[in-house]
Amino acid sequence: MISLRDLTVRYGDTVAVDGITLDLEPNKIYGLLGRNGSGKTSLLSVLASYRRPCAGTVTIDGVDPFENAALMRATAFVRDSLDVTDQDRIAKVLDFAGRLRPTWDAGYAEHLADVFELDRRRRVSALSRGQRSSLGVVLGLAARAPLTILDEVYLGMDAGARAAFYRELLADYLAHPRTIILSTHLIEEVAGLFEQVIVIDRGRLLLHEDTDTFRARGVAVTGPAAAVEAFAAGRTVLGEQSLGGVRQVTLYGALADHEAEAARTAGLTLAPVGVQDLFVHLTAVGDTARTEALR
Ligand SMILES: Nc1ncnc2c1ncn2[C@@H]1O[C@H](COP(=O)(O)OP(=O)(O)OP(=O)(O)O)[C@@H](O)[C@H]1O
Repeated sequence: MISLRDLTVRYGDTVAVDGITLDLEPNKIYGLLGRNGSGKTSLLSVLASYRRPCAGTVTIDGVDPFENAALMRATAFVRDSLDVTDQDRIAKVLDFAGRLRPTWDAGYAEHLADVFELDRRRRVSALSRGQRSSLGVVLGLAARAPLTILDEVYLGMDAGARAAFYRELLADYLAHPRTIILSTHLIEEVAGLFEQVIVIDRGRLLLHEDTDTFRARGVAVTGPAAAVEAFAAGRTVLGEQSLGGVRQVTLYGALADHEAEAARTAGLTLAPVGVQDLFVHLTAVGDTARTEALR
């Protein structure tokens, strides 16, 4: 179990992580969602022992991971900068990763390098943006680390490479369950992988729950304008749009069975809201009042 208690990260006057308390059960895939600058990388850096919190604690199975060699070896943190030597060839980078990590699977690393068509003779400095990201995915997945943190690893990867990444991640996770935290802005693409969703906003925890529970927070109601408005009255409306006489509102809050039945009887259509749409609504740009109300 990973436990964060009142975790705070500051850079001078900037509060990047603002007193987050969170428990992560082992062997699940977590989606960490937050708008730009919301504190995701800062939070993940502390989790991976790359940075000490300014206040609060992190423990992994009751132990502080900071400068704990065994726990650090058991954590793979892949981020934009990759933390490899640019002049090294891919073969050397993979070899080095294997020496560092007891759980490294060299055969799987070779398989992944083939999947992403990485030429082991190329130097890291010669890789394109997408190829660098693919190398990050190889390092992150072949590490088979009990705690695997992938912080926006897809940057520059084309749609085919990203699809291969999601496929490989899911297959390897099913064969070798471990705790995986994915931070991403391509939410809808990856949402199918998340078992739990963590949303942070301006450094604070907005919510942490099962993805199914999260999805049930929103419902899109479509139908004749008057009927939709009558149904939406008194509920929290996250968004609305109209086309001719047809109106659609996105409502916040799960509907009870009898409410859903009443909506259908009134000629309304109910549809789930995508994780990304819900996230966008919940963390609406410039709408501090809304996110505060949801805390
Ligand atoms: N090294 C640093 N020095 C000063 N401020 C920093 C530093 N790193 C991050 N910040 C600030 O801390 C806040 C959180 O940044 P962080 O990178 O953790 O957010 P993020 O959610 O990962 O953002 P993004 O989605 O844009 O990558 C931002 O206001 C950012 O400007």
